[in-house]
Amino acid sequence: LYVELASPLRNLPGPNGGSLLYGHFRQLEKDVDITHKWCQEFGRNFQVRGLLNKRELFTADTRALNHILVNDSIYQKGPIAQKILSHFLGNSVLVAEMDEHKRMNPAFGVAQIRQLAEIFNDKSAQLRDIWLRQIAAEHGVARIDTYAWLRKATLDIIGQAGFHYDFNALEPKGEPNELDEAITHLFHSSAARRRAVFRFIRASFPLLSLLPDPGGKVQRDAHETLLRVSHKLLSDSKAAVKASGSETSATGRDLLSILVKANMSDDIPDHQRLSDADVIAQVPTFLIAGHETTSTATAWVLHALSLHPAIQTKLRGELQTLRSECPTMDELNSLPYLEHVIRETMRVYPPVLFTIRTAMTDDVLPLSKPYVDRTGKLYSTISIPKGTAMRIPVSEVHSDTAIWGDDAHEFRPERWDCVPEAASAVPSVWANLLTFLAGTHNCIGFRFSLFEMKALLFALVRAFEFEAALPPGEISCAAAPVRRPLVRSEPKAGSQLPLVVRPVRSS
Ligand code: HEM
Repeated sequence: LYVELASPLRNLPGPNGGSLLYGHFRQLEKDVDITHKWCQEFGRNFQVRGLLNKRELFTADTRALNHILVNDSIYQKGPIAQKILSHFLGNSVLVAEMDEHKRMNPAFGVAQIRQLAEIFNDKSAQLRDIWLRQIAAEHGVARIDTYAWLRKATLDIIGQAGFHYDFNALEPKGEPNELDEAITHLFHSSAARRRAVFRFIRASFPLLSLLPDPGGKVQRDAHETLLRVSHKLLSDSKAAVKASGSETSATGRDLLSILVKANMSDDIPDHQRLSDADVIAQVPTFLIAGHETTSTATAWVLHALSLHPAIQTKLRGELQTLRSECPTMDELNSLPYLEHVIRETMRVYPPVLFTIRTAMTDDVLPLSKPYVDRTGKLYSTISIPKGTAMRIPVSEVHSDTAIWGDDAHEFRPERWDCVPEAASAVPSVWANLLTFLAGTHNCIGFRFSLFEMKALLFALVRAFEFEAALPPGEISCAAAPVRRPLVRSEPKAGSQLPLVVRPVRSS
């Protein structure tokens, strides 16, 4: 009660209410536009209530965000998030607070990602051929749930490119895939999300740790499957690396093999060497971090193209200038309009809407613009007490008219011909956007993901025309954790993006 009454954040503006148990968590989870509405009402800095009605700071001030992301010893993912994640992921790069990128970098360098072209192109072509067959069977035009298919394609890609593993999601062979099922049980099902809320509450009250882990046998079985498959992948990878010895052998191109190879090398200092357990922890990490994010991002590109036929035609024209059927990373990167369409999609439809950091010590946040508190006083900084959680709102920064201009809400790839100067204040690792975050814990897979998206778009947009299948406004999205597309009138159907797809008509 004392902490609550004495909090320096108590006079910050913000929405009232919020339940004792959930705070504003449910509103934030259900209504993707709510933070935008609150930003309009309270400005760039306000307070919201998280789970257990804990006060959280929401800031879309770019100077404050820079401070948070640069000072990673103060602002961390927080003990509760770490406790929950490490339960399943062990010492994953997602959990560790030290600079794990140094130990992961061998797998994510430009040269390593460049070698994945064959996998990206083959899987993209496989998806294109499946759609061509479906369209032919439906006499020239089909309504396709593009999101469901992109999910399968990106699962196959991360399986192959991540650890030389076949999910066979695009063209299943026999039984459902056990690793896919285990990951779904542990992280993606609605039961998994309810369990995460329970674990959050349990981690907040040490006494509750006496309660058994929720989920019982199904969960334990899924965890065992995850560990068993990951161990097998590691031992296969070690054996293949030893057998081949060559850096460019087909078996050695996946992220896991590159990590294993780097680990076996004498050149690597001991403190940067990963243990077997560390390497195994990256299997579910790459799957969780790299699968749905990329399929969601690619689906939003197709959605945007379906709403903007002229942009779609212009992009197709550019893609058709490449002679190759299997473009390299450098060839795809040489296409400026493709890059601009992807940037604009990642600005308007960022797959990760927000992330959270917790202050590990007291601190003072600098602001680029002062704010007025509830009592009418003006402040140019915000005092942050230790333990405060804060939201880093990707979407709000991307739609800030003070940065992007009055047309910030429009989808206009041409804006990237001349990036507004104000955008240089956005902390970023790519394209003046927060899409892949910034600072020590930026997205290590961003090059992988961009190349993968480009290969998918190259195969699909050259082959097909995409039209909206539903009236404008019918496509909405889930707010957390990934902004997946939904059909407004079919909330129970889960994530989907139906589009009318037909082969490209020659003009
Ligand atoms: C469009 C696709 C993607 C988006 C939008 C995305 C976004 C992000 C964001 C916002 C973070 C920071 C999360 C936080 O610190 O709270 C992150 C971290 C991470 N991402 Fe991605 N990501 C994408 C694709 C990928 C891919 C393909 C991989 C791997 C193959 C990957 C691996 C990771 C990992 C390992 C981290 C943790 C890094 C760390 O904490 O140091 N991501 N990603």
